[in-house]
Amino acid sequence: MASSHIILPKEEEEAAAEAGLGVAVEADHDSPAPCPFQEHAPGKAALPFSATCVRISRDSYPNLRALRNASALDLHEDDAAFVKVEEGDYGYVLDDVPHLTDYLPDLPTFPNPLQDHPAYSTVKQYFVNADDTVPEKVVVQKNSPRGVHFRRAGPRQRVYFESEEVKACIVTCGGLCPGLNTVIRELVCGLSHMYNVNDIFGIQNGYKGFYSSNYLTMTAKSVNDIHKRGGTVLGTSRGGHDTKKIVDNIQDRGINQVYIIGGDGTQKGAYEIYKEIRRRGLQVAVAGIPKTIDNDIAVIDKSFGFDTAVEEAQRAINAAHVEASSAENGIGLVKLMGRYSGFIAMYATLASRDVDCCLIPESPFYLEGEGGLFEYIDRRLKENNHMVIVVAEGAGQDLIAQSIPAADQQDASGNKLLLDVGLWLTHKIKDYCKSKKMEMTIKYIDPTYMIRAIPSNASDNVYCTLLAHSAIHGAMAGYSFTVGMVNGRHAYIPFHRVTSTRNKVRITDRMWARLLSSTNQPSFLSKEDIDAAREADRKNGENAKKKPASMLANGTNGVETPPAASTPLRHPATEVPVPPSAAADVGITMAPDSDSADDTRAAAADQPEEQPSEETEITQEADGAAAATVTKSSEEPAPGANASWTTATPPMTPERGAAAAAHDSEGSDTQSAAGRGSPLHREEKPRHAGASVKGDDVSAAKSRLLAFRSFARDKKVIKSGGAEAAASPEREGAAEHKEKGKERRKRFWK
Ligand SMILES: Nc1ncnc2c1ncn2[C@@H]1O[C@H](COP(=O)(O)OP(=O)(O)O)[C@@H](O)[C@H]1O
Ligand SMILES: O=P(O)(O)OC[C@H]1O[C@](O)(COP(=O)(O)O)[C@@H](O)[C@@H]1O
Repeated sequence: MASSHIILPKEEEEAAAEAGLGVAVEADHDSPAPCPFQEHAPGKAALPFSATCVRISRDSYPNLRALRNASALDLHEDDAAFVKVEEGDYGYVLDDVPHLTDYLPDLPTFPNPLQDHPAYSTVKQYFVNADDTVPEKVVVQKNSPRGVHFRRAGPRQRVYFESEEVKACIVTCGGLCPGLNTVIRELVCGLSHMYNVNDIFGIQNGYKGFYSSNYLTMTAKSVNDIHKRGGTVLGTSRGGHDTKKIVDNIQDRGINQVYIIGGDGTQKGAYEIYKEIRRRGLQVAVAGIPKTIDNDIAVIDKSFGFDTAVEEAQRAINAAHVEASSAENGIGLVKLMGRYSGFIAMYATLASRDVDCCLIPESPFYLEGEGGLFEYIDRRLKENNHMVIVVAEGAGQDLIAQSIPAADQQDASGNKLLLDVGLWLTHKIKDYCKSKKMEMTIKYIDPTYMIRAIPSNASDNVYCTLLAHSAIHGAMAGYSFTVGMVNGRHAYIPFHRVTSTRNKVRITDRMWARLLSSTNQPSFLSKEDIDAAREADRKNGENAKKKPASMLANGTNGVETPPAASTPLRHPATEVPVPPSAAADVGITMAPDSDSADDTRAAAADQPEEQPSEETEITQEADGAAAATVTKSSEEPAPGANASWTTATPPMTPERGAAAAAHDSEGSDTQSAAGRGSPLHREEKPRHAGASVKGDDVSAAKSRLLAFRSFARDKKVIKSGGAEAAASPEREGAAEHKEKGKERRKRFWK
């Protein structure tokens, strides 16, 4: 069975083991450290596999924020009974990964075939480690004078399925994405080569294929070459999720492992299937492999296919640049995917450096008046004679709706159908230039389906392989989960955590500031907007302290909150490229999602300890959490807990790669933004006919920016929650833990 890797400091692991909880179980052979096995706390369901939780650190907090938000979700009673969540005083979350033994306690186990695998048996210390095997039986000796005592018993290296008995099926749902075929291939080959599974079926055309099509027999041979092709050999579709019919078919056909590849809608569907399976008491593992070309699935570091998409987008941007620069007053306009989030547009822009303006759904923009897009186009054409604009398809939908009334339409899965912002913008720019009697040429390029229909590139291929293999190990171990990379580690994540929120580009983070700095485009935010937000935030922070922590996650905070993309900007905007320092000033956390650990550590070193920045406080919370667990577990170390804990080293994701590149020129980035004619102050003038009363504008901007401030609010509420909790009998030691947390933090950052 897969080894797991400890992300927590040793003491936290022990405490997590004591609590019988863990948010995510790592599952890959890259992980060098063995994991202590899980203790069966009295009265708690058995957790036969080592589980660990993800450590909160600066580089991890966006994902952890999503976890935290998800943790306060209202789960139905029957779900809640199975969800074992523990939230620490400092914001950490421990959550069980659902396991077959949660509802089938006495399942037999079988020897893990990997033990005898010629490849894996030679790398015992990494992959088939005696200490991190699946069904390690642990006996609790209650009478131990030093508290809970761990003792191993029973055989090692066992799984919950016998290879000959496994009947696995694979389905792909939702939109296409580079890498789908690679995941399918590696699931089939991994099951067959690693676990000797022979019965593998392909479900055709998405969820509806469970009950409306024949199941395809798949073998390692039949999928041998499919990773070289785009799309999915199984076919896909939107809609068609009928839980009862799907589970009826799973049951009737004796399927006991279900691999579901798809986006957040698909993972919601997977969770429904899992719950129905659990309700019926079936011995079926459900493994979700998250797919989204938009890279907006919460919790995970990045989705497969995203690298490929960004790379392919470069070709369209290059073409736009060639066209634009070969004409007099040439404009190249490229529309990229991104229904709700502009990650592809942002990364493609940052990677290209030929782009003069990037428009994404998270950053509302306007056309006319000072600081508007037309003014910027004017200026750029005068300066450079050509320009390239990248627009994410979800951007400016509110503006289009003003001129093209369209009924709210949805696709078969209930996703909002978008109006073509690229076409609309092309016409608007043409009309504007005509009205100014300005000669220009505009070329509109829409590479949407070309980008997602290609096969995955080399790095995505490897990533797909690891995801597929992690999914197989987890399913063989009896877990049901969504698999994904969290803070650079392969992890099993409870379904509900990845579906409850959606990642968004945070336009108050450093990465977006870098983009503004590199394109020098207007930010479409005025200084007044920021001042108003600062003031509103101050008040809001005070109010938030009074609110119970349970109000935290009701869709109004964290990554889920869109920065009021639906509210058109009407306030005359001064060009303010939101430099990191400004963001810090108004309490907005800067780019912890995009900075390398060194970057953030350096930032921490600059922070006086008494007045920590947002980032610093996050770490305090994290380390406080560590301290809280230290005190619980320091008396009795768990066997195997001598495994050294490792600071999660984030992989070179596109985000981090770009962050690292930008890091080299950190100072000059922001300086150049100001230095290149981006005045922080400008006299306000009404910009367009629609400009209305200043008060209205300010309050609109306020509410818009309030959304951006969610993390600060989140943190404050957590803090206040923490204060309340400290008064409660269960959490009496919170203050003490905090002190110890501080000490730990000092030690850690040393
Ligand atoms: N809330 C939901 N519950 C169950 N199934 C869902 C849910 N949302 C979407 N689905 C199903 O998941 C599949 C893919 O969803 P869709 O939103 O189109 O793509 P994606 O998974 O890429 O987000 C569809 O078959 C759809 O019916
Ligand atoms: O035209 P389709 O097939 O509905 O897909 C288009 C949509 O799917 C997306 O590619 C996103 O889908 P995923 O995030 O699920 O991959 C959007 O960017 C786009 O709006």
